[in-house]
Amino acid sequence: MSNEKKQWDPSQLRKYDINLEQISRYDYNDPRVDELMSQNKPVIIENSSVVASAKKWNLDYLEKYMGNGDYTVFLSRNHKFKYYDDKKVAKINNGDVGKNIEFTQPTKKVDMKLPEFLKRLKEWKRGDDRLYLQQGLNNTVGSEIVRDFLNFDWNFCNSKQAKHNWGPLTYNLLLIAMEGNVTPCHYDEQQNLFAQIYGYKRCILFPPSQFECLYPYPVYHPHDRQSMVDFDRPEYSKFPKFKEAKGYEAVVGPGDVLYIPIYWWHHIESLMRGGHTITVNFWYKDGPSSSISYPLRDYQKVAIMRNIEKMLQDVLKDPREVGPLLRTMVLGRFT
Ligand SMILES: CCC[C@@H](CC(=O)O)C(=O)C(=O)O
Ligand SMILES: [Zn+2]
Repeated sequence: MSNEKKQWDPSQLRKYDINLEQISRYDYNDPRVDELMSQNKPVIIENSSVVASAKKWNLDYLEKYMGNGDYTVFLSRNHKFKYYDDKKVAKINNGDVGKNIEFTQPTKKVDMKLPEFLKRLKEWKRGDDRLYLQQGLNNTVGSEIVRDFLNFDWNFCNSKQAKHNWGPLTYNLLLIAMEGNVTPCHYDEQQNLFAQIYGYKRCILFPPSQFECLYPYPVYHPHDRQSMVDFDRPEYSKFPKFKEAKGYEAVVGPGDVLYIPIYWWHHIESLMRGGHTITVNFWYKDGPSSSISYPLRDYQKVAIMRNIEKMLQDVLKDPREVGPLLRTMVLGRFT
């Protein structure tokens, strides 16, 4: 660490028993950034101006200029904010996926005006629901925020999108988290430039090839794409290969941009005792693959497994029949 004051302390990181190595950090114009991105590998891009115009985004500024829109806020009884797909919850509730399949939502999704969110954040005390604002940036925000948004370094983002053959930008999500909040390990089917604006977040990533160590929920499940392993209390009897997981980690701070490649697993936590954090992410669809080359890449195999699961779920209807059919198909036959 250079002689500048260290901004965080390892005691602020949650303790996990996972084999981790550091994610590389390079200056935004270092050619190694594109080298890693072209191999679908994560990298921290330093000193870019991607969100430089948002450096002034503190809570007072946001309260003043974010407008009067309703924002999506998740409430959790603990530090985890595990994502669930509302559409898949509905399918379970109207019996589309077999009989008596239970699902309890781990968090509550509410609409909140920003002043109310900020008030609850400031007045939070132990025992209260934790809060996490996760809102797509849209035209309900005030003109100052629009101006700051337009002043993001879009040339940089567009150049990465073009150079690495990404599809269109789908979302910029504004994330305002309480200290200690955790988004548990999951993967997304989009490329992601994860731009940290305020505070520090610890990111733990695993390549798509570690699919068998991270035990994702079945595709029909509302927690599709999320790992079934609770990093705080891993059940090694149920998930023995989690012991073999080998990940990459980094702590991102203001101005850092972490490239999270499509299909890469990531667990993200706002440092404990580090105050609130503010992030804007840039999600891009993947681009059309010009030509298929063999052997297939690890993330392509994940996409194939997802399609097989979806097809089997559609024809078998009851998810409890998918496992036995796959076991019959494989055991003893494909060694
Ligand atoms: C809604 C999830 C946001 C983020 C996780 C986090 O910063 O807590 C993430 O997973 C992503 O950007 O893909
Ligand atoms: Zn994600």
